[in-house]
Amino acid sequence: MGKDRKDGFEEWDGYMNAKITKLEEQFSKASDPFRQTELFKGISIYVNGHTNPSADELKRIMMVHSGVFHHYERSHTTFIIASNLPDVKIRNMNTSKIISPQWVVDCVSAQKIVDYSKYLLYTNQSTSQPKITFQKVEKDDEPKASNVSSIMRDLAELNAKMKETKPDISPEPKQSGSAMTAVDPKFLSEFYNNSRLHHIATLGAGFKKYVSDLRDKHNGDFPDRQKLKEILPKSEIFVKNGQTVMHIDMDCFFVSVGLRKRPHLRGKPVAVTHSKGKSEHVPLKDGVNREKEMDLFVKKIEKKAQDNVKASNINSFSDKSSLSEVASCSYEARAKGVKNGMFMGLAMKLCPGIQAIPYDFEAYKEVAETLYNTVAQYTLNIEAVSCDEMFVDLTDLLNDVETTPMDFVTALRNEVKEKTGCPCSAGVGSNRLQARMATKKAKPDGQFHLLKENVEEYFQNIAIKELPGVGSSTSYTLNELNWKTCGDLQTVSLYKIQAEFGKKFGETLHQFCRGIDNRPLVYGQIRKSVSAEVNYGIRFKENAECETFLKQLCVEVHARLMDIKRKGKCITLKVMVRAPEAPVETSKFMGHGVCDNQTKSVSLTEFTCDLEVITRTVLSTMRSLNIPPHELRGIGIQITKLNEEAPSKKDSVLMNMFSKVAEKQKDKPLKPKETVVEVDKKSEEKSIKGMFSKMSESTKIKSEEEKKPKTKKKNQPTGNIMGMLQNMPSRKRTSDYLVPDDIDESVLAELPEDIRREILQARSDQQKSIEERVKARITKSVKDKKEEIEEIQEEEQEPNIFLQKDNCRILLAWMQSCDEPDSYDVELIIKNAIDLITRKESHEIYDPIAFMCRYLTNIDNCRWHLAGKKVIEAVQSQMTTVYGGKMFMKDTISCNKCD
Ligand SMILES: Nc1ccn([C@H]2C[C@H](O)[C@@H](COP(=O)(O)OP(=O)(O)OP(=O)(O)O)O2)c(=O)n1
Ligand SMILES: [Mg+2]
Repeated sequence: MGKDRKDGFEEWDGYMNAKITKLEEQFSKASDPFRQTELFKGISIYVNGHTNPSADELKRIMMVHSGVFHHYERSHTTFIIASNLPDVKIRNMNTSKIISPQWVVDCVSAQKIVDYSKYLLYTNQSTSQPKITFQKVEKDDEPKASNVSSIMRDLAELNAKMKETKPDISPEPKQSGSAMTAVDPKFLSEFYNNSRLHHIATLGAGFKKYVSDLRDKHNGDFPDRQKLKEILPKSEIFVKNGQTVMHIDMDCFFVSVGLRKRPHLRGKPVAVTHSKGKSEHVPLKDGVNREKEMDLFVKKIEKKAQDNVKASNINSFSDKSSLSEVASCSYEARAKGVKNGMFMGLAMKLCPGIQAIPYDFEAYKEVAETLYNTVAQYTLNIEAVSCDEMFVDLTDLLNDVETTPMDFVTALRNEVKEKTGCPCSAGVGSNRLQARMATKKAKPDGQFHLLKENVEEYFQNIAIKELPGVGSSTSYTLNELNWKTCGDLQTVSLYKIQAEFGKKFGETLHQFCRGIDNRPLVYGQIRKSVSAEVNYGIRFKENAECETFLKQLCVEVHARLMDIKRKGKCITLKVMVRAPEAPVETSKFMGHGVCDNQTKSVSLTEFTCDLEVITRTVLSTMRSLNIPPHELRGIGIQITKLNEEAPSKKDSVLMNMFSKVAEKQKDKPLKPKETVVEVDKKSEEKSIKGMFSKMSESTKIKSEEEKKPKTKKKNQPTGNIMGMLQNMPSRKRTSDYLVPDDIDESVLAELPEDIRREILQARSDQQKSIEERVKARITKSVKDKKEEIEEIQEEEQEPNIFLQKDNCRILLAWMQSCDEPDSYDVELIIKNAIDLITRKESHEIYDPIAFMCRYLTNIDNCRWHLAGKKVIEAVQSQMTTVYGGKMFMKDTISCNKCD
C-alpha cells in the first residue's frame, strides 16, 4: 500500500490546463442569460485573497457586465484584484496588475471603465502599465466610494435567478438507521466500523506489532524451511552473496479479496468503493457549491505547498458526480486510467463499465493474516509496511535453504495464492529500494529479480517521482528543472541536487537514483504516536454535544494507547474548522469541506495513560481554542512522546539514554493538577552543582537486575560489525546507562560525594553490560542511517537534549559510554544546540556545553576531543550568525595531541 500514491496530485499538469480552459468556457456560457452590459468586455480579473466585494460577488459582476472571471491567474489575466497581499505572495507577482476591488465597484457605478492606475495596490513598484484593450478608457477623477449596496442588491437578485436554474436537489442517500452525525452516541463506533483509512491504518500498525511479537517469542528455528529444502532446487549462487531483499505486495488487494465471492466479475473493470456506482450523477444538497469548494480547496493546497503543488483528482469535483473514493481498482480498470484514490465519479467517466463492489474489512484482515503467517513460517526478518505489503530480508533464509531468490519467491507466491485465492507480486533486489522498484515491473501477479549488474540501467528509466519520499512538491521542482528520470538525475552532481533539495534529501535522491539505499529493514515496531481522528459527520450545535463527543474520542485514543501498552507525555488536539469563506454545506455529504486546521499541544509533567488525565486535558484544550461548535468539521486527538517500550529497538546511544531518563520517572505518582504545563523548561538551577544533584536523583533509581558481573575491559574493539550483529545474544538491554571504568579520576573527584560513590559502585557492577552495549550501539549506528532518512519525512518534533532536566547527566553518560562517539549523536547534539540558538535560547545550552568542555578536556581521548570541538565550532558559528558574537566559554577543550 502507499507506494504508488503521491497524494493524488500527480496528474496535475495536463489536468490543470484543461480545467482552467473548461472553467473559462463554463463561465462564459453560464454568463449568457445574465449579461446586461458590455462594460467589462475584453477585461479579465483574477481575485486573490479576501476582498470586498467578495470573489463570488465580483464574479457575478463580471457575468452581468461581460467581463471574464479567471479562477486561476493566467498570463493574459488583465487584473489581479486584491485588498491586501502578504509580502511573500507578491514577491513573484507582477504588481502592476494588482488593483483594489473598489475599481470594479466604481466602474459599475460610473457605468464606464475608470482609470485603474489610482487603484493600484503597489504603485511604487509599478514599472509598466499592462496593455489592455479597453473598449473606451476614460480619464476619471479620484476614485469615489461608490454605491456598493445597490450593486449588491442587483447581485442578490442575480443570485436568486441563478438558484432557480439549479436542478431539484436532495441530500445524498444514506443507509437508514445509521448514525448521521457525531452528536449521535453510536456515531463513533459506526465511523470506525466504516472508515477504511482507520481499518488500513489499524491493520498496518497491527502487523508491525505482530511481527515484533513473533520475533520476541521465536526460538530461532524455522521447521517449515525443511519443506522448502525438499521441493526447491539447490543452488549455491546466492549463498553468502550479500543481502537479498524481497518486497511483496498483494495485487489490487481489496478488489482481489472482493472477487473471491464474485468470480463472474473476474477480468472486468472493478472498483471497491462506498458508492453504488449506478449513476454518474448524485443529487446535490441545497447550499452545496462544489465549484467554490474546489477553488478554495485548490487555493489552500497551493498555499500550503508554497504554490508548488496543485491539486488533481478534483476535476470531477465541480460537477455532480460521486465523491466516493476508489479504494482499489482492478488492473482492467487501471488500463482505462482509473487509479486507487480517485473519485468514483471520475472513474466512471474514464471507464463507464466499471463495477463497484463494497468493502469487506473482515476478509481483508483474514487474507492479510494469512499472507503474514505464510511468510513468517520461513523467516521473521520481516518489515511490515501495511496490510498487504512487506519487505523481507531473504539473506539468511536463502543461505539456509540454499536456493535462488526466484525459486523461493515462486513457491511463496504460489502458496499465498493457494491459501488466499488472491494474487500477489514480488520484487527482489539487494536493498529495499531495489526490491520495491522491482515489484513495479513484476505487477500484476508476477515477480522480478533486479540483478546487481542491471541496477544502474534499470533505474535510468524510472521516473524520479516514483522514488519513495518524492511527493508532489518535489515532483513539481523536478519538472521545472526538467529532471524526469533517475537517468537524468544520475548525470547531476550531488552538490547541485543538494542545492535544490537540501543537504539530506539531496543526498538521498543522489543515492536513490542509482539504486543505492542504505536503510536497513526495521523489524521492531516503532510507534511514535497514537491517535484517533474523525473528519466526517462533525456537526455540533452546542458545546455540550462537542464535549460528549470529545469524551468518546478520548476513550478511543485511550484504548489504543492501552493496546500498545504505552504512556504518552504530549497530548495534541487537532481541529478542522470551516474556513470563513467556505460554504456551510459541504459537497461531500457530512464531509469536512474546506477547513482551516488548528493544532494545540499540551506537554504533561509525567507520562500518562490515564483516561481521566487525557480527557481533562483534551476538554480544557478545546475550551481554550474557543471555537464555535457549529464551525467544527473535524476533531483529532494525538498522543505523542510515548515512553520507550522495548529499549533495544532503535536510535542512538544518546537517544536511548534520553528516553531512559524519562522512563525512570514513570513510577512517580501523577500530579493531576500539574498536568497542563507548557513546554518551557527554563531551568531554575543552572549551576553544575544543581545539575549534579538532579543527576543523583536519577542515579539512585538504578535497579537491582542491572547489576552484572564484571568482564569488560577498556578499549573494547568495535570492528567486524556484522560479526557482532550476528553474535548478539539478545535484543534486550538491561541497564540504563554506562559508567565505564576509564572515567578520569580528576573528573570523578569533582563530582559530589554521593554521585561519586554511585559511579564507583555502578562501575564495578556494569562491566558485563558494557560489552552488550557496545554491540548494541554498533547495531544502532547501522540503523541510524535509515532513521535519518525517514526522519526527513516525519513531522514529529524530536525532544531537545538540552531541554531535558538531566541534560548534563545524559551528556556525561553518553561521553562515558564508548571510546568513540557516533557521528549521529554528535550531529544530534549540534542540531539541538543550533535549534536553541536559532530560537534565541542560548541560555539553555550554556551550562551543558560548558560541562561537556570541562569533562572532555580532562579525558585522554582525541576522538572525543574532536567531537567536542566540532560541537563548539558549530555552536560558535551559529552564535555569531544569530547574536553577532561568540558564546563566552570558560573552559575550552585543549589537548597537546589533537589541537
Ligand atoms: N487510496 C487508497 C489506496 C489504497 N487503499 C487500500 C485498498 C488497497 O487495495 C489496499 C492496498 O493498497 P495498495 O497501494 O497496495 O494498492 P492495491 O493493492 O489496491 O494495488 P496494487 O496492485 O498496486 O498494490 O489499501 C485505499 O483504501 N485507498
Ligand atoms: Mg497492493
